Amino acid sequence: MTTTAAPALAATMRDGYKDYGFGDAAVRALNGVNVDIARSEFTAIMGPSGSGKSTLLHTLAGLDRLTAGASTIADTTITTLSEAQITEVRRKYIGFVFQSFNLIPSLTAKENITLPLDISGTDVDKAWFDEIIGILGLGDRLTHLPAELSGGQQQRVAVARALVSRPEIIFADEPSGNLDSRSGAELLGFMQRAVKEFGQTIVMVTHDPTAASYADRILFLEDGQIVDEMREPTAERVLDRMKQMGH
Ligand SMILES: Nc1ncnc2c1ncn2[C@@H]1O[C@H](COP(=O)(O)OP(=O)(O)OP(=O)(O)O)[C@@H](O)[C@H]1O
Repeated sequence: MTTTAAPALAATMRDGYKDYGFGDAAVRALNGVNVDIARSEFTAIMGPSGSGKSTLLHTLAGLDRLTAGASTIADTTITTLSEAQITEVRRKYIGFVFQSFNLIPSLTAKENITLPLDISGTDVDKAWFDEIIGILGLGDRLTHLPAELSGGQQQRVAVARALVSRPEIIFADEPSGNLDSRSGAELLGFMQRAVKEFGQTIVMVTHDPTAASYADRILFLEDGQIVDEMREPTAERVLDRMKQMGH
């Protein structure tokens, strides 16, 4: 029997540049970014408003194209692929959690969670589904529509949907941004467990030093460049570092 070695790096970027607009209106949102995202790590991306955090997340995830440079997901260079091929890579390897939940209003919580698998015609791993639902405390909410759930519950459904297919990497943009502090802490605690206990890889953009302190590693962006990183962060150290950046 042959086994395929898992890639050591879930995602990479080499000399990434991203320009928006032309002429006088041109903005360089990424200015020569090199980054390696190790598997089974929780990485947070921080930096002042406009520093390029969302652009970095979107270009790493293949939602937006680099102007120059290259990026990979699970050893696949996505920069040279067609839109259709990038869509396929996203479907196969990536889970997304956005601030706005992006749940389908007419589907129940359970249907929302299994939607990506249903679309790709993949069977749901019942044991894994039950484990996620148990840990996220959604067992008695599965038949509810999103409108019948609290914000925190809706966001947990969005996280369950991202986890259910065991994607190579999950990209999260301010996942706790719309939640009260208790629901946010629960959600971040769960994301941390998914990394530590299940080996999930997560990359998260956040403004919040407390949210970032759940990560294993923080990348600090300033003016489209990675200017620093921190391991085993605490909220206090992150806050101090952000203050040095003028925020
Ligand atoms: N679609 C776009 N068209 C033009 N300029 C853009 C576009 N998207 C982002 N920018 C610009 O690129 C720069 C980086 O934006 P980006 O959204 O990545 O920053 P950010 O760090 O995520 O900001 P915030 O924390 O405020 O969300 C900013 O100057 C922004 O105005």
